[in-house]
Amino acid sequence: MDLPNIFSSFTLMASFLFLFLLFKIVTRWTTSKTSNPKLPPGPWRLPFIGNIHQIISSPMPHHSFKHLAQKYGPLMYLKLGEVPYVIVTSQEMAKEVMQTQDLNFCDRPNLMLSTIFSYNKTDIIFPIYEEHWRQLRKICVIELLSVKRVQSFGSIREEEVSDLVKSISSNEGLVVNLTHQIFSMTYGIVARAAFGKKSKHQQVFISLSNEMINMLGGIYVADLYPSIKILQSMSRAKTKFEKLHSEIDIILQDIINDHRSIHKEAGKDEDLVDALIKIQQENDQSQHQLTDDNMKSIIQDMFAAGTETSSVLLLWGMSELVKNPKVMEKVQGEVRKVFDKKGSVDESELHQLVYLKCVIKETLRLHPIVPLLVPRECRERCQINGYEIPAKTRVMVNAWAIGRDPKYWVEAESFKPERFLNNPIDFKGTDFEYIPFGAGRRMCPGIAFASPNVELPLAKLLYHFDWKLPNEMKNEEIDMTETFGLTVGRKHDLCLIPTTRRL
Ligand code: HEM
Repeated sequence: MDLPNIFSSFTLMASFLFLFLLFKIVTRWTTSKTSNPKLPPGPWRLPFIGNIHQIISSPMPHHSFKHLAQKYGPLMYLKLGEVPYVIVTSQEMAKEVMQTQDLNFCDRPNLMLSTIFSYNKTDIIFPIYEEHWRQLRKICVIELLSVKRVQSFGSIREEEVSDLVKSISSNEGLVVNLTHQIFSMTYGIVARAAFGKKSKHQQVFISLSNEMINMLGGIYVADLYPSIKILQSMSRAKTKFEKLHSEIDIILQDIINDHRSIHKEAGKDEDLVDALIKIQQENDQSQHQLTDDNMKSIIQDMFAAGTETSSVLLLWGMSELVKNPKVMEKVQGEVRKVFDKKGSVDESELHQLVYLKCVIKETLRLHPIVPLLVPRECRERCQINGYEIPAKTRVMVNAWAIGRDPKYWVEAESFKPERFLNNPIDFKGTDFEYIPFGAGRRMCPGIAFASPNVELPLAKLLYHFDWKLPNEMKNEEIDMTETFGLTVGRKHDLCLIPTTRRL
């Protein structure tokens, strides 16, 4: 096509788009004048963009939402593009959405990239609440993430964490990039738990998976204007994501085929792919047969939900400990006291590390890795606190703001693990002022899997080494800037200098 042609088709397309948008604005304006439900309070909206301009005033949406909620209250109505949102910012409202009316709020919205990622919403994280999802979630909870299964991966964790310690020891006195080291360890654990022996595709799989996870954390214009279908077809992110997805699909299918061709003794060294193949064979006549696409989507979920979360939590934990040397000293004292007799840290005595568990809980309070939880969608029109919530409204629960609310927490902004000592409050989804794993039917099923992946490496890092910041920096100068994505982690890599204290 020559230049004048391109120009005239572009002008035609732009005029068409303009007229279409004008039509949309006018029809929306008139319908909103006629129907007048009592929506929750919220800031004034601009035509077409709604409240987008107020949200992008900070790079962290959970900060913008907290700021707005201080003015408009714990149940706040926003419009991002053409999509209605309700933002929940109190224990009481969170309980209403995730317990009292959980069934009405347990769908997930239809988003451009998550639909591709989840094999058209047939995984566990992204589908709406229906029978197929219930069956997959049951498999996930009972067969893949049970305490027994997690225990069976004990030797994998021991090996991967010992490799981490060895690698750090060999850099004694030098600056170590803990971000790289910890991410690589967690990926190693999840990859071996999923695929068993090191797969020939492991490194490629990890790098593709990482890229997809980063893209999943983005906000895309097409998701804010779902009625303008052309935005999806024009999206470069979609094209790129489809390519990544098809590459990862080939690798996963190859891994499944490989596993099918090897006959292992029942139960021996069973990894997650073996477990899924077994379930598929046992249920091949059932109405809810597990397809290969289902298996691939479940494995992808384990990577998306299980790697970055644990790594980011460990990194925030180490950052807070460096920033708070008294807490560091106390927790190191506990770990060394428990394991000095043995001379090394293993999983058998982790239950004795009461203070270390409080350190992890406090880290999750200040840094709930998924601060707005995973978005939900309201199935049917309903009422909360006398306000009307229209069907299809997307709901975000600001777990980060609730966890820092001085109404529920003394010295809410300070890192004080002691607050969890002899305190029954827990992250099991019943204390709504503390919900880093969510609550209700869509609550995270991965707590048992995540716990040893965080406790063991943290205990080992604290047992073997003392830590300081490079360049003579003072502890309180540690950079704690966040970056927003699928999870909220440190913006800059955590670089520390280790000194070996126990070999
Ligand atoms: C520190 C670690 C982790 C944190 C903070 C975390 C947090 C969360 C949160 C906040 C949700 C959304 C809950 C809601 O919507 O109410 C979630 C969902 C989920 N998590 Fe985790 N998670 C962690 C580790 C894991 C691990 C290790 C796995 C599996 C290997 C996992 C698997 C899942 C799955 C499958 C879902 C979707 C559940 C559903 O929609 O039904 N998570 N997680």
